[in-house]
Amino acid sequence: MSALEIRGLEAGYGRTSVLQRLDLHVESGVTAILGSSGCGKTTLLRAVAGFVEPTAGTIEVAGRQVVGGPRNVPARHRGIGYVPQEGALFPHLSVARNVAFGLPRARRRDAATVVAEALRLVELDPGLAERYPHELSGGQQQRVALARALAPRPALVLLDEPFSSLDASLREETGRAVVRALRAADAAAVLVTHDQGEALSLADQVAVMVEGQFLQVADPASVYLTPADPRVAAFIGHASLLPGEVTAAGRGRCALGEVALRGSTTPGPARFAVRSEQLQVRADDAADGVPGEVVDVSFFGHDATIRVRLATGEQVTARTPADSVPAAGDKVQVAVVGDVLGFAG
Ligand SMILES: Nc1ncnc2c1ncn2[C@@H]1O[C@H](COP(=O)(O)OP(=O)(O)OP(=O)(O)O)[C@@H](O)[C@H]1O
Repeated sequence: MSALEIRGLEAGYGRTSVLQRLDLHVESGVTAILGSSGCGKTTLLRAVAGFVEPTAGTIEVAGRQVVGGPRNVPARHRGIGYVPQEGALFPHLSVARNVAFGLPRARRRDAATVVAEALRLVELDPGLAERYPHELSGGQQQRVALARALAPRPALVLLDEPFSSLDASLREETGRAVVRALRAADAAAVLVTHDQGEALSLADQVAVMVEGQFLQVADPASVYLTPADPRVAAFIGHASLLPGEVTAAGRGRCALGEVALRGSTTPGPARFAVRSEQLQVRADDAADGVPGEVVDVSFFGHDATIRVRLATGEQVTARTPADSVPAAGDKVQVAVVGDVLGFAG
């Protein structure tokens, strides 16, 4: 029995349609919904949770139809845990009372045991149970929010950008702890994020959403290595998309010169996706590649991304080690390392 089955789901607000006939199958584990701001990720979670009424389609949670039957099942009876953005703990309740909040009446008698078990699952010190949310760090608050969602033992947990307010290192650590807790609780999860690193590192399945539709639903390695659509490549791999032409099997030509190809090899017009780490930028005139001019540089410490305008006017983004970063306005040579992904059309 799958944890979540969505078929032909449509939903929106008034006359604005947001979700466009979505299908999604979540057998178990963590599925990340990855997409840019406004594409419909939160609307999808809200439709599954029961806070947005879909206009078409069906939703089954743990084998039970909750949308599309004679009557939609109300949110509180769907058996779903929900972790909203920034946790949304009740500020006037202690950690223990926050965690026990959603328990059905019958289980409230052993609330202390349930709270202790939920805190153990999310790897929080039981000593924190009597604290109030403002006495916790951001990462601890997120774990309490997950403990609250897990306490009624849902088959499915929905997490809406749960780590967005945390700083980078805490984000990674909290993300891993949350996934461990979900696995220990044997709960499937749908995690909404716009951060591809988070999606690729935490999820078993990644669903890439653009304008209310899934362009690809697959395991993280497939989404990264064999994107089904140029927009998936651009979004996931920070790839630059360039128009070009397939000249022969495995060979193509574009603003970066002659390139070796993977993917579409039918001669004719094509689009090429070149990942930022595939581009080498050198300030040396005699270096291999095509000429360009540096537009801007973002320095990240371990490396930097460099936007370069090529002689043809097209722009590409390269990632370069921190010790060889040119400056905006520098004339450079840009070369491609390895195969470029080709898409027909
Ligand atoms: N209550 C609402 N009424 C009308 N339109 C809405 C409402 N909520 C969201 N929208 C619109 O629906 C679209 C999808 O919004 P949604 O919040 O699902 O996107 P998202 O992918 O979760 O974005 P973000 O990453 O910024 O949270 C957007 O165009 C948004 O403006």
